[in-house]
Amino acid sequence: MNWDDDTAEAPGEGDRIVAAAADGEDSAVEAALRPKDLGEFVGQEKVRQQLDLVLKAARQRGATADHVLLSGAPGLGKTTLSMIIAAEMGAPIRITSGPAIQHAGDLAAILSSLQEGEVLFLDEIHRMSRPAEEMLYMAMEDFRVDVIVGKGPGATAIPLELPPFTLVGATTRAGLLPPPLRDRFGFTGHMEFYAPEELERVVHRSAGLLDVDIDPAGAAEIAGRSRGTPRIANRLLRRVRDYAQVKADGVITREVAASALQVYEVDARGLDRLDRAVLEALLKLFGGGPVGLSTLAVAVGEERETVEEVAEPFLVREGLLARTPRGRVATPAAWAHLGLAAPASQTGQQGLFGV
Ligand SMILES: Nc1ncnc2c1ncn2[C@@H]1O[C@H](COP(=O)(O)OP(=O)(O)OP(=O)(O)O)[C@@H](O)[C@H]1O
Repeated sequence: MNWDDDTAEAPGEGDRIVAAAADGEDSAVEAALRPKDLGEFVGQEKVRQQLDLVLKAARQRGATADHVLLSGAPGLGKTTLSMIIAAEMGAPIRITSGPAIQHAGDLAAILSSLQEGEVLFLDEIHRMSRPAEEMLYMAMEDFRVDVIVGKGPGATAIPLELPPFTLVGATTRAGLLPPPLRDRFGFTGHMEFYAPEELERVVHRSAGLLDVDIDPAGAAEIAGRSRGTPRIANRLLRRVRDYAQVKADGVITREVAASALQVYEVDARGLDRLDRAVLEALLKLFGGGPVGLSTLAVAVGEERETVEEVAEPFLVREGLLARTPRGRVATPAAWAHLGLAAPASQTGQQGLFGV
């Protein structure tokens, strides 16, 4: 399991400063940092333009917007975008999640209390129970549900009309959804990881809202270490702000940001202590691999799952580690990142990368 298979937190993920999932502190601060309209929403040009058209067209027709499916890794702005959809449509929003809806009755209760035009945000939609999912098909298509009353042969279905509403579903991977559910969305937007320049804009914007003094080089330094994810950029900014306040004169420059993030063990590329431990073991103990996952996990003193689900996805995405049929292999970029010279035998393993 990794972020794109499921969103349940992996062991060891929760306390990391570079975790993409929200922690308690994030939840409290995020409300203040969320962009309120599409104009303020940084990056994701394609999704933003397409969504802008969908919403404008619905508004011109005086209709409720089509159902929207948003897919992408945690922390890229799916919840934020759902709130923007509601704001742009001038509609209220109700927020719930797949794991919270275990029975069809839970969903019926929510659907039957929606107002006309309301936006229903269903996070982690792929984790809803099967009966609830089937009820949702009919609700999305016909704005109707059948509420089953009673059990066994005496059970009867009572049809219930619903007001038109817009469902915004969020998932870490659209491919996890059954096709009948996927097909009922009028618009699907895939959220990409953010480019460093985009994250710089996110950092500048958040610094303004938090009343933090930051120069462009300081923002670039934080952005470069944020793993393509606005939630991480905002979290690193808060930690750097603390450091700037206590150790410097409160202004975030490149030097202040770099020193602060060194304290938190986040390196220039966004790797943390665990990521680096995995890479160092792979390079220094096993000559760059190939080495089996279990052996690598023992070498770094972590659970197999922690290495596989917490450290590896980002290392693979960054092109530092490859998963091959023979085991884990370091890429030439991994040697370069740790400032080590790749042994001659490594050059012969080039063909393994990307297998
Ligand atoms: N495009 C953006 N521009 C500015 N800030 C953003 C953007 N996207 C996300 N953020 C900020 O990042 C934080 C996380 O965003 P959000 O909660 O919407 O992510 P998410 O994809 O719903 O994550 P999860 O899947 O974990 O719920 C928020 O504080 C939000 O302000």
